[in-house]
Amino acid sequence: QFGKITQVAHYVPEKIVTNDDLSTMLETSDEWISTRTGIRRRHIAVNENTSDLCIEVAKKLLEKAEIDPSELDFVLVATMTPDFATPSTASLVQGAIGATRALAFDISAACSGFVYALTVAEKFILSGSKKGIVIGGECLSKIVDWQDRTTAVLFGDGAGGVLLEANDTQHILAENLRSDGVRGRSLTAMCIKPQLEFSSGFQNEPYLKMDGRDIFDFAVRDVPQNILETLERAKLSVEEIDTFLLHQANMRIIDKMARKVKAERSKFPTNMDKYGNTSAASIPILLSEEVEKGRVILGSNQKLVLTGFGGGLTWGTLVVTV
Ligand SMILES: O=C(O)C1CCN(c2ccc(-c3cc(CO)ccc3Cl)cn2)CC1
Repeated sequence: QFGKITQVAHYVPEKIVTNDDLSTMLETSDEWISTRTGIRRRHIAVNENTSDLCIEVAKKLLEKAEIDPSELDFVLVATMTPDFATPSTASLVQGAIGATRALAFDISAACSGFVYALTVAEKFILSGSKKGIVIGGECLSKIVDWQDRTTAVLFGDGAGGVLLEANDTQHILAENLRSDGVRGRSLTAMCIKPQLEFSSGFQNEPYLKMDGRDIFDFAVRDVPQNILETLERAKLSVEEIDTFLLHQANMRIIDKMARKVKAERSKFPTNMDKYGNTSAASIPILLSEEVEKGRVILGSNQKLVLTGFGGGLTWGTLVVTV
């Protein structure tokens, strides 16, 4: 059997930080941030960690699907900001919701994490599992250097996820996941280096660091081609896709990608204005909002493209019918 998305949910922390709020603590402005990125505000966790955001999503999925947690075979969390290296954030979610039968582990693929995790999740269904949850969740605010205006203005916290269930019909029509570790150091976070000879000297670099130019150019150059290749694998034309759900990193990148794949711009919903870049959470939050707005209808057989791109470097596209 194949994996089918049967429920969606998202959760963002309550506190909203606007561009104007940031301009009181950084040499930046609402004008610069909104024109260069499309971001106007972001949600920032206060006394909540990544597992807390993911637990809220998991609870919403169980509630909306009216299923008991013991029915779940797996809990996967895509995150680059786990609460701990161990226990995994997925394991914390599994314990908190009482999914006593579920295996649980995190997937580290930065902003491609959700499409990577969805693909991995389906492997469990293809080999006999029946039901599980796949969540993208981040508290990027805990690793952002709030003195660095080139990155501090870009990121936000949040989580989104789906319930994936076994179905006799194929719903993930094509996958195309890529990685290029040669360029990996263009976006780094939570660097833990070996201690020098038994010194307690702090070798670690917790902050997210990014070569914005490198990543921007990578996104515009490599991702459109990945989308077109995946559509070929699915034997679908661009026109047959109802909605393109791309990682919400930057408005200008979305504009460029729509032009490069020659698809109508109106098929590329965006919400980075409200949430900033939430890395692995951005695609599931966007999907959940599109369902909430009735623009994506579960069970309608609509064709979606889900595309992530970012740290690793990683990038990847799934063509999915819902
Ligand atoms: O000067 C300008 O206009 C700047 C130029 C640099 N910008 C960038 C650069 C890279 C990203 C980015 C980040 C990730 C990490 O999740 C993934 C994917 C992308 Cl494309 C976002 N913004 C902001 C505006």
